[in-house]
Amino acid sequence: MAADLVLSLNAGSSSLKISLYQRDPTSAALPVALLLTSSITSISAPPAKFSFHLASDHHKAVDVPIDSIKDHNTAFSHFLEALRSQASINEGRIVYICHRVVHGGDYLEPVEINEESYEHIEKLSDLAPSLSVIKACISALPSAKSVAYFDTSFHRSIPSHISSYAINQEIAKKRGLKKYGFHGLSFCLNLSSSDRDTLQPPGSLNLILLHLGSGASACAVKDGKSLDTTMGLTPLNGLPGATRSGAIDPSLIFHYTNKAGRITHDPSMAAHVGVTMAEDILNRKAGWKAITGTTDFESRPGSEGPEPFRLAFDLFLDRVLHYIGAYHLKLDGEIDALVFAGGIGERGVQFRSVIGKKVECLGYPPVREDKNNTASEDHAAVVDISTVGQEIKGRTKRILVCKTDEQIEMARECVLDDRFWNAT
Ligand SMILES: Nc1ncnc2c1ncn2[C@@H]1O[C@H](COP(=O)(O)OP(=O)(O)O)[C@@H](O)[C@H]1O
Ligand SMILES: CC(=O)OP(=O)(O)O
Ligand SMILES: [Mg+2]
Repeated sequence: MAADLVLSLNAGSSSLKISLYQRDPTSAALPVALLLTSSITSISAPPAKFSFHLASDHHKAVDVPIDSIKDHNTAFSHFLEALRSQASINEGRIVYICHRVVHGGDYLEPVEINEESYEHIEKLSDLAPSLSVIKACISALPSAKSVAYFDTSFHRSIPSHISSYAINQEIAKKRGLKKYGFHGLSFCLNLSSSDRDTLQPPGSLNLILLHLGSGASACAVKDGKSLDTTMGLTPLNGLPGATRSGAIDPSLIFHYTNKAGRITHDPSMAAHVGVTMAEDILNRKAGWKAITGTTDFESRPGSEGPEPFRLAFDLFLDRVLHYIGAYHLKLDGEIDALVFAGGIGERGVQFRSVIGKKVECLGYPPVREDKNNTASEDHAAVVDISTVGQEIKGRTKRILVCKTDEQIEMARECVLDDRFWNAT
């Protein structure tokens, strides 16, 4: 029996996205062949929607609402049941399981999960849903090796004057208090997709990347490397999200509740979790959920809609524009593309249209509304939704929509990693 399958798991704020691949060492461009995908979305806005789709099936994947999926753990159990009943795959062939881990601290490379690395990751990931999925995976598929891929690794290139906070530097160094940045696997894929669409060599690409999902962040890429990003020490900073406040005046929390510093006793949190009530409020009880009552951006009628949906739409728009403006300046206006990705970035037609109109003053060509309307149905990994722009200093600005797929990014890295395959 060939041990040639790679399972990739991406536990996001509101979703669990899973893909199974067969290693194909003969193809350098795409050394993995997709066998199946499964996605569980709206975990934080029940009922969760489940889909399970074999790559050989040419029908569209169908989302089915499932009441019994309450969290990432039950989402994974549901996937395993479907894998066992709907796909005739010998689980013994799964040799590696790739896990997207949001916080990698100072890990710069993917790391095989063993007792020591798990303990380290656990300390860094108080608010991340991936830990429960890693545990469930190890117990359900004990013969496979688990590898952690970190969202933070992509941002190692951020210069220290940008990643440092203006606090006591001795304490900052001792406790690792700096900007780490997240969504790196998504940004990395957006970068390679954009490099195919623009005419720049990857090492000279300048981009503003917008990953707008339940968790949202932006990244300025200079010469193919992360220069700055909006999330910080934790994913809380920067843009607001489904349940996160994004950047606020840090003193706000002391006015919001006088219990902000207490360790929470929320039963939905694992006992070992050491988060303060302040972190819980700002990460899990803020954002769209707090403003509109739903984490679902899709159900929101947009800027013309009634309050409080209008407030949420306009507030998000304001914050996204804020960072586009800042990054435009940091990149000296020399930008190849503004890239939309993530659930809202890929499917929020009105949101893209409004941003498109605002950035025209920065030299972006107008959005082509016909392309904008159909971008999410397009099967291409990247869709250019702008009209042809003018070349300035060797760069032509574009507005792109990229289908983000952190699972394939991890699987690709996994099969190309000599450390893993030489040993098997
Ligand atoms: N058609 C749509 N228009 C706007 N937002 C959408 C649409 N479809 C999904 N979304 C939003 O995308 C978000 C989920 O994005 P996603 O990137 O999948 O999340 P996660 O952070 O869990 O990975 C949700 O807020 C959802 O409401
Ligand atoms: C870091 C983070 O918020 O991830 P996601 O957007 O997938 O929830
Ligand atoms: Mg995500």
